[in-house]
Amino acid sequence: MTQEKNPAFVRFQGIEKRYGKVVAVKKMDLEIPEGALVTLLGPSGCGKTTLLRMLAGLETPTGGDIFIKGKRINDTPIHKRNLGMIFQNYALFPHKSIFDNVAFGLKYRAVPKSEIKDKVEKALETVRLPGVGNRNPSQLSGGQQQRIALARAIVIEPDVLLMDEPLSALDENLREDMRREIDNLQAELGVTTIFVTHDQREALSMSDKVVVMKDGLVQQEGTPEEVYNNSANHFVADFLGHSNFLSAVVEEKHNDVLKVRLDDKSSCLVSPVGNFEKGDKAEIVIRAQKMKLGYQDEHSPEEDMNFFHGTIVDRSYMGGEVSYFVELPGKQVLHVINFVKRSPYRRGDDVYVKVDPFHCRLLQS
Ligand SMILES: Nc1ncnc2c1ncn2[C@@H]1O[C@H](COP(=O)(O)OP(=O)(O)OP(=O)(O)O)[C@@H](O)[C@H]1O
Repeated sequence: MTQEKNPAFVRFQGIEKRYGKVVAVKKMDLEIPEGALVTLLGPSGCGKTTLLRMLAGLETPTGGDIFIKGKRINDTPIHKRNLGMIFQNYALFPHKSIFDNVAFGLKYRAVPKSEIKDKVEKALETVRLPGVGNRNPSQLSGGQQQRIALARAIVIEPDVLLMDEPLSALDENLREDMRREIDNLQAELGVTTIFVTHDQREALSMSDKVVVMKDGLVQQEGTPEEVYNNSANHFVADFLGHSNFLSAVVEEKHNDVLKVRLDDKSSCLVSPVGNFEKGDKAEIVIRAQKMKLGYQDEHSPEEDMNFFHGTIVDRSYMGGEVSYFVELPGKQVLHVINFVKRSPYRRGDDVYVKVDPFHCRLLQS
C-alpha cells in the first residue's frame, strides 16, 4: 500500500514576526506538502527570509505556531529540527577539507566514523562531485562550491531542505544549470524543500507550488501555471511576467464572459475572475505574450471588439521573440511580445492589437 503524502508536512499557523514597529511576517497561514518543492517568491523585504529563519530556529516568532509532521516546534532547538540549510554565500568552512565540510552535520550528530565516510561519499556522488573530498573549497568553482553546500545539507537526510536565494551569487548560465540540478535532485530524493527567491523565472521553472508574498502576507499560492495564468490580483499579475492593465466598467453579462467598456469608450469581452455586476469598476489584465499584432489596414471594421489601434513606439529584438510598445490614441501604451516569425513590424507602424476574451482577465480593481 502506498502511503498518502502529508499535505501539511510543514505548517505555519498565524505566524508573525515583529521587529519593533516593523511587522516582517503578518499572521500568516501556510502549508507545505510532503516531498514538494515550494518557492517563496516576492520582492525584497516581503518577509521570505524571515519566514524561513523562523522555521530554521534562527528567529523566534512573536506570534503563532510552526509544526513539522504535526509536532509544534516553536521551542525545539535548532539542532533538533533536522533541517538542511543552504544560503546565498554557501557558508563553507574555508580551511576545512570538502570531506570535513560535508561531514560536519554528521559529526555533530555523533554518527559513527565508518558510516560518515560512506554517507559523505554518497552525498558527493549525488551532487556529481565524487572524489573531491581532499580538496579545499578555494580549489572549487562557485558552482561546485554550491553543490558542496547542497551535499552538506542533504547528507544528514533532513526532514526539510531550506534554501535562501542559493543561486544568486552564480552567473546566469550556471544558475540555469544549477536550477535544473536542484530540481532533479529534489525529485530524486523526494525531500520536502522550501526555496526562497525574488526571481519569478526561477520560481516558475522549478516549483511544485509557488507562494507569492508581499508585505509579510501571502498574496496567492498555487502551481506555477495557476499563479501565472490565473493571477488572483494586480500585484501577482504584475510581479509574474509582463502584464498590461486597462481600467474598465462592466456593461453586460454574457454567461462566462463579460462585456466591459474601456476608458476610450470601446468595448471588450473579458473573462471575469470572481463575481461582477453591471456598473462595477474593474481592471483588465492581459499578458504581453497573449496579444497578436497586425497591420491596421488588414483589420475589418466589423470585428471591433477586443481590437486596439495604435502605433509602435518601441521595438526590441530578444532572440526568439520581439517586444513591442504600442501607443493607443488615449496615450496608454501596451506591451506586446510576439514570436519573431510573426514580427515584421517596425517603429512608427500603425497596427492593431488583438486579444482573445479568454486572455483578458477581469480583476477587481
Ligand atoms: N533583524 C532585523 N531587524 C529589523 N528589521 C528586520 C530584521 N530582519 C528583517 N527585518 C525587516 O523585516 C522585513 C522583511 O525582511 P526579510 O529579510 O524577511 O525580507 P525578504 O523578503 O527576505 O527580502 P530580501 O529578498 O531582500 O532578503 C524587512 O522590512 C526587513 O527590513
